[in-house]
Amino acid sequence: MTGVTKTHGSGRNAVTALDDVSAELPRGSFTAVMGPSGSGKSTFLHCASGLQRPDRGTVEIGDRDLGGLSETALTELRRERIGFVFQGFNLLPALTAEQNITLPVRLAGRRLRLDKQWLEQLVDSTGLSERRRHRPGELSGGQQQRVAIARALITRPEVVFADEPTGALDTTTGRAVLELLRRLVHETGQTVLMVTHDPVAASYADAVLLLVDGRIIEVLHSPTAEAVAGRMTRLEG
Ligand SMILES: Nc1ncnc2c1ncn2[C@@H]1O[C@H](COP(=O)(O)OP(=O)(O)OP(=O)(O)O)[C@@H](O)[C@H]1O
Repeated sequence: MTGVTKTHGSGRNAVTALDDVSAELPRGSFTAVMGPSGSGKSTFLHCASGLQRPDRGTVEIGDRDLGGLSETALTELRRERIGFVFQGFNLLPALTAEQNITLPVRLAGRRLRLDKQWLEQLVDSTGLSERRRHRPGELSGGQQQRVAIARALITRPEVVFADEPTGALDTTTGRAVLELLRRLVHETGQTVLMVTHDPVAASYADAVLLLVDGRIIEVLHSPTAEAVAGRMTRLEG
């Protein structure tokens, strides 16, 4: 994205959530976004993924400029070229794990065909082989999040956007999910952007973008949890 500015509200209540932000996510990289509460992390993720339109600036995914797309085209692009992983999993309770994973392909109708080999690879690498016919209610939090990750990847999206993907998980399960995300990035060349408050989660990324008051003030490369935590303490202190 280049020169992206996004204001919420209007008049005296207007808040500039993103202020002339430019960032590039290299293909096959794992990037985390951190910053104090209200610094614009969610707005960054929403603008970068086409959920919100910026007031100014351009957002490109692959070679497509999102600004030029109609609402319908944008919805299609989000569904087929972008993967989303949220804290609350957002799985459909009536469907099995496998049906949840393949849902984005079915929603795309004739535009996409299920790549069965890729499905097998995803089920295998997310460790869900024994659980594919279980419904979300019969799965642990970590297993549900792994289903959500496999679902985000089934269309081989250009980018996966993850918002606090380990927020609802205990520490051990959360680390296993982060380990999985990092492995998928490095083994399949998937591009991932993750918003997090957790310095340990951020340390799994190749780089951390630090947002303060709607601006990227620093980029930490190959961050350690200690370095990120230290930087955040100084920012918030
Ligand atoms: N729909 C909205 N209407 C008005 N103001 C908003 C809206 N969404 C966000 N904001 C404001 O924009 C700023 C950035 O919000 P954003 O949610 O992007 O921050 P964040 O870093 O994700 O915060 P948190 O860590 O608390 O989730 C905040 O000041 C917030 O109050």
